[in-house]
Amino acid sequence: MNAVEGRGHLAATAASPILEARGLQQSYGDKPVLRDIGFALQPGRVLALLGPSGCGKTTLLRLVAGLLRPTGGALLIDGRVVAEAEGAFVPPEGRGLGMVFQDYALWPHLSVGGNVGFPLEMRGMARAERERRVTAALARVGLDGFARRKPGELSGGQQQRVAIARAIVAEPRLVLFDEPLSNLDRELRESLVGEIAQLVAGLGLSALYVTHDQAEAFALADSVAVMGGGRIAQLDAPEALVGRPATPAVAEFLRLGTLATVTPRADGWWLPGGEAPILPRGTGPAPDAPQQVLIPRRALRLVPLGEAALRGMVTGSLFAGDRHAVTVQLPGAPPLDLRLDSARRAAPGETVGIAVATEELCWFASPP
Ligand SMILES: Nc1ncnc2c1ncn2[C@@H]1O[C@H](COP(=O)(O)OP(=O)(O)OP(=O)(O)O)[C@@H](O)[C@H]1O
Repeated sequence: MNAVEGRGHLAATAASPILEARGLQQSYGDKPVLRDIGFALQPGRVLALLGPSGCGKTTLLRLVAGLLRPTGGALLIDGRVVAEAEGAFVPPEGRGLGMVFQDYALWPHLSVGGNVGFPLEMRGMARAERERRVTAALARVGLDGFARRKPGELSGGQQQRVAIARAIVAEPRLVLFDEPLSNLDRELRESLVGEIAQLVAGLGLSALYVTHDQAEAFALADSVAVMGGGRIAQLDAPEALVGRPATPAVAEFLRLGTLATVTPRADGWWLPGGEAPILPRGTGPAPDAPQQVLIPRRALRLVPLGEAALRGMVTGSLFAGDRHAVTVQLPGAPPLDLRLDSARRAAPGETVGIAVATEELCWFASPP
């Protein structure tokens, strides 16, 4: 099992996990969607589930929420088994969770205050205490004075803030976020992601955050589970995912650079049909068989031809605000596109030299 460890924290303490999945499986009919999912989320940490559409992230979140019963394995919240294939099953309202959905899921006929106070009303909390908590929760999300408005009078970003206030009003120990920002435009997403991070840290919440947006996951989460094919391909801190992707599939999904299959020869590693070694001798593992290697963008830089380890032709140069994202094609069969960042614009068709920081390369043990 992977232990979820926090960025900037010491390794997980002896505290029992707030959420734990043990060998969790889910099939729809005879179609397996989640296979052998295991993780443990420590209190006060944020775990993001990141993966392409259809990889099973929402299904996993629904299992945690209690909207589905697993077909195998077990789920524990705060040390208590809340779901197994046969046996325990605690319904959603018994799990003490807050939830934030992509579509806000606000009741249009209720006021903002009525929406936020709803979970407290369900618990039979007295009106005065309810109002005090609703006011505090709205203040937390920057919506003081909005209690009497109707959701339809608010912008998308404000509606999502209302949904967040509703998720935290009952002071849950674990909050589930299901792609909460995907209906908002980029600028708003960027500001809300920072606000959610502050809120979660300020309240000491634990959170499970589903997204297909890498930047969101990296900005918010202590640990990120990259999912693929119904499994967790890698669970790590964002920096570790970028620095040491576990598989070529993870590197590819995170768009960390160029994956190449290289073959060892006496003078170095060669691309199929290459004109010269792509990497010098002595780089990488003992050269006895073809290997897959990730050449991250950060490992490459444009240099004068005389100093270059590689040379190729510029096929694209896009200005990205603070840098040019340059694509250079190396000759080979098939040719290989290298992507790198450059301070200067490169002209398509230009022959350029590239230096490689070989210590930044990631070699994969698995055969290509
Ligand atoms: N109720 C269902 N019945 C049958 N198959 C389902 C059901 N719900 C989801 N699936 C299938 O399970 C797989 C995983 O779906 P899930 O929604 O969990 O993926 P996801 O990673 O959240 O994708 P997205 O980002 O598009 O929401 C998909 O192939 C989907 O078609």
